[in-house]
Amino acid sequence: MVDYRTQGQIAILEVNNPPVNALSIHVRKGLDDGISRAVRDPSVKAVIVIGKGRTFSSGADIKEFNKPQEGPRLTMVGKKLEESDKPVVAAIHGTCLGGGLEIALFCHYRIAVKSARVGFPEVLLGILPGAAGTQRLPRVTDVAVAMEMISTGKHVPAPKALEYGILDKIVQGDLLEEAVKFAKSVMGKPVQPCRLSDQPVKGADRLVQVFDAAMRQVKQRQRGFMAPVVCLKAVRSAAELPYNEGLLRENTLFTELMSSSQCAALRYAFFAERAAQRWQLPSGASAANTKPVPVKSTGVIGAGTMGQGIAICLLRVDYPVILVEQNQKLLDKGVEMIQLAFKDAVRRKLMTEDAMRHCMSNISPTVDMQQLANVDLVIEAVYENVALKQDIFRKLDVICKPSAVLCTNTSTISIDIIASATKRPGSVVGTHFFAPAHIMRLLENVYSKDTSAQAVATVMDLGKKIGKVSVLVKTCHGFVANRMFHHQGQEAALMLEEGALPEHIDKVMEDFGMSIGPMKVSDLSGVDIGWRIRHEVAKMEGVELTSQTRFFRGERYCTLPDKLYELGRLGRKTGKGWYRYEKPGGRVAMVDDEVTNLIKKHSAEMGIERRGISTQEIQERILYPAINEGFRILEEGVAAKPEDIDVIWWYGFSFPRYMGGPMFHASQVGLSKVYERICYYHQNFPYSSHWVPSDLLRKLASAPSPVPISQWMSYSQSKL
Ligand SMILES: CC/C=C\C/C=C/C(=O)SCCNC(=O)CCNC(=O)[C@H](O)C(C)(C)COP(=O)(O)OP(=O)(O)OC[C@H]1O[C@@H](n2cnc3c(N)ncnc32)[C@H](O)[C@@H]1OP(=O)(O)O
Repeated sequence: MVDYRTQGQIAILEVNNPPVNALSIHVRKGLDDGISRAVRDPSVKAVIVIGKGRTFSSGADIKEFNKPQEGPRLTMVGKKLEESDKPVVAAIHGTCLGGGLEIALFCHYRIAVKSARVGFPEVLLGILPGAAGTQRLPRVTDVAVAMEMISTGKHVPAPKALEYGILDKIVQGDLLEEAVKFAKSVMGKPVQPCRLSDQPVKGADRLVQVFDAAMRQVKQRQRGFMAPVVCLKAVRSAAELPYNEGLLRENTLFTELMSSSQCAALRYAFFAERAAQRWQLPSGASAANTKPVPVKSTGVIGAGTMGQGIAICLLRVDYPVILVEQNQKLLDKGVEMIQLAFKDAVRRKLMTEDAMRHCMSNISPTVDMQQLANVDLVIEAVYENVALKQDIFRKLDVICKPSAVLCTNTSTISIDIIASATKRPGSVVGTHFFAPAHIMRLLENVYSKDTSAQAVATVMDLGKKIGKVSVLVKTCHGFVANRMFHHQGQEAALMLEEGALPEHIDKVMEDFGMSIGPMKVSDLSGVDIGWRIRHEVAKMEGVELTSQTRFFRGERYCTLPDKLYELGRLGRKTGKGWYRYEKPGGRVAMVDDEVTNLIKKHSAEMGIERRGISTQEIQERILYPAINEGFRILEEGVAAKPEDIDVIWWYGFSFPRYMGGPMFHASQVGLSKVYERICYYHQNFPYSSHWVPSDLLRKLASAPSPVPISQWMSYSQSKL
């Protein structure tokens, strides 16, 4: 785990714990033994700590977090490194994160290659750098920088870290050779000035202003999230207390965070996100055994909002894009909007002018679909209409080369239906982007009964390349995201006609932790989207939805969203939806009397006596139908595991990661309690099928003892 060797008068401690040199018990032990041996050996005059493989160290081993601490603690190992009278040099490449950076800060010197990154991402796991990081970072760099780094978890590139004083030197060429040269240059020099524990905190005279400003920012940007607040308090204590007392304070705060439910949720999230990448099809084909089709050229059909966003995603990572629209006017508009989005990115310094020009030169706009003949992958992004999409896929089947992967950005229509328009259903796959497509991180990839493993591998790989978090699901109407979200929308509308107002529902859900409430989400995505989907489904079933409709498909139906649509209140884009906005496309949601009156009038017309709806009821009626649907989705194999559903909710709907996602939240509340409340609502609202409790939920809720979320699927199979 730590290889010890000497090169002349230098001892080299090489951490060797693939894949990312996590500081597991054997690594801590190896470092502890290594430094003792180097100190004891009179022939050794300097020590180098370096990482083998792709990285210096990714920090403490997160898998050990739930277990009792064994072996030497990181702070004890660090103390030994610092107390050595022989200079200790950390030689950094790859990432130097968390406990890894703490080890480096215990060393007397830090050198790195230019591509290295350092950081304290602990906050993203709901904890703080608890091996003296909060006490030592503000002793090597300004306290404001330390507060920013520790409370955001951002990685800092080596050149910036050099500027901050975290690194002593950036080296070129072979890292070990450079480290040896560096160690020789400091050999024999006193190490005392390099022991951070003896240094004062930098910028301590500005502590109060810096702390107040950082705290304001954290509370505004990360509402409800404990760890950043506690991180700031810990760094503050570095400036207020002597080093050893600061360490004790850090330890107290660390222990508090480590035992919190937010930390448990974030640890779960860390592994869930990685597990989602390990996709597997029922055939057994998987990420591990399937190669993607090489993609060099792409096509996007539809230059509307979604098509523009998708094209931007592809252009940003250097894919040439053939952008197809049905007429020149729409095409020109689409290209203009793409250009505007890039200009905005330049203005916000997210890209250079040159990069923008390069991206724009990679678009080939056309109204001729035949131009797609040679693309490797095409994404259809026209509006949600079965006949239109089938028509496009029929044409693609004729036009595209046999190896092309044919993707559809449908958000609800079953991929089986779209693929059936082609003679190559194996090449057809869903790539469901979330609006705005160039900003939202989620890519819900959807396989049909015929989709080939290679097509799946290709879109999962594409997701990674364009910087998305991809989750693979099986086709059905609405897939995972919209199928679950749909019930929230339905239940929210029903609560509106019973007595709630949009701002009440949003406030409750925002207080719960959602970054924006469901009514604001509806305004953001567009009131017309839901309208189109509902009416498309009704049309397919030969039903006409009118303002008098009270039941649809045997279910209680609320016409309020349709009434909003008919008023042209389509959401943010029209400056009016469930709220009023300062302008079309505006962001500031204001309560609108017109909506309040519309809702009250609607209740009266329906003969419903409005009542006060409690916070608990709003929360449960928004969350539990989605959770119940999540269990059905698992039952049907639409999602392979609960973790996949939760990943979809963080990245698709900004569900607070520190609450773990709806399925994790259910596991925390207790499945028997969730089940009991769903049964209660089912009794009270018998005409809403989303309250019919899922079988899987019932089974898990009646288990003799709570089944951990990681075992839900195996437990349910064992009970079949
Ligand atoms: C007792 C505590 C005392 C002191 C406080 C110190 C606390 C800490 O140090 S907490 C840990 C802080 N570090 C992190 O949060 C870093 C987490 N890792 C990452 O951000 C990334 O993994 C990476 C940037 C280091 C590499 O990214 P990438 O190249 O994309 O690889 P993966 O993310 O897929 O990771 C590969 C593989 O390694 C596992 N892994 C990564 N980091 C850790 C870790 N710190 N502990 C345990 N395992 C880790 C990751 O799960 C992947 O494994 P699988 O392929 O099996 O999923």
